[in-house]
Amino acid sequence: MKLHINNETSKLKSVILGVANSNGPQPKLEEAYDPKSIKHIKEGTYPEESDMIEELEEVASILKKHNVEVLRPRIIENYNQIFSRDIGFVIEDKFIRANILPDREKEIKAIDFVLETIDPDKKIKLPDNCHVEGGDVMPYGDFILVGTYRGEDYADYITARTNVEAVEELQRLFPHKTVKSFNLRKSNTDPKANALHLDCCFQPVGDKYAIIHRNGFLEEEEYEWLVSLFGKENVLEIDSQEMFDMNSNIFSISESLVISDVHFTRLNDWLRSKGIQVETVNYREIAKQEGLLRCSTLPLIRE
Ligand SMILES: NC(=O)NCCC[C@H](N)C(=O)O
Repeated sequence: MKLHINNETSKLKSVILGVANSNGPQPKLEEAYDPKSIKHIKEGTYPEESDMIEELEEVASILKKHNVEVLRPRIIENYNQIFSRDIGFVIEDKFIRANILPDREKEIKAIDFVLETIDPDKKIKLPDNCHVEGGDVMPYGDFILVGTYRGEDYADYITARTNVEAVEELQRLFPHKTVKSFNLRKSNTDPKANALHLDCCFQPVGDKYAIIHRNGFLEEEEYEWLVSLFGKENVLEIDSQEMFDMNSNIFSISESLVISDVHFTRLNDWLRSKGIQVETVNYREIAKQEGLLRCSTLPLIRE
């Protein structure tokens, strides 16, 4: 397979979509690794496997309807494999294997049948001290935008998934691109104040637009830099409730077509007003694990 990804919105040809079959029992509180899952475990509203399977199948059928090749991970018994985005990512023609949270490290084995078809020279494994997850990485033309956490207390945050070492290594691997990193707000306990990954508080859409949540960024100037990259008039600012609902985590099939949650009415109206077609799905149950549509997809080829 010849990989090709340079941005978030060019016409999608091939994608890995997560699976919820044999997702395992509800985690114990101490096993959960994001504050939104913790909230739902405590409140007795953790999602049911059958509902999540249904939600993912809706996405699969929309992708297929738009002629996208949809690959699914092999099922590992009793293991959460919904959020394919984080296990690796493609930049240009290279597959970079993520050094993911140890609780999630088995997920990569389930896409070995895809990785085997990629030229070995194009597969990169970062050094072990580089932590990175695909939700934090966004190729954007000459830029690679990367969410990180630079605090000295990095190790205290199970929600901090991409470190400065990984940012530096990405710059070494792609010297012709500018790697721009963003220090993100982290909370292990409050999902409304936790930008788990960059795609939980920001995403480019269409040919010149972006969705953004200001408070997800710890540095005002980095937030301002992003806004000026797109132009203030092209940016939809979402509030903390909308970030919690994961409005920035929709998924682009092309510059003129996205998949979004049916409940995101303000966002969907804004997208349509910009000439972007919106295919809607119900993703409320998967959203309870602090991930949405971008998180459950791993694009391999865009035009
Ligand atoms: N790209 C993403 O934001 N992925 C969501 C991952 C959610 C999962 N509960 C996690 O904490 O790893």
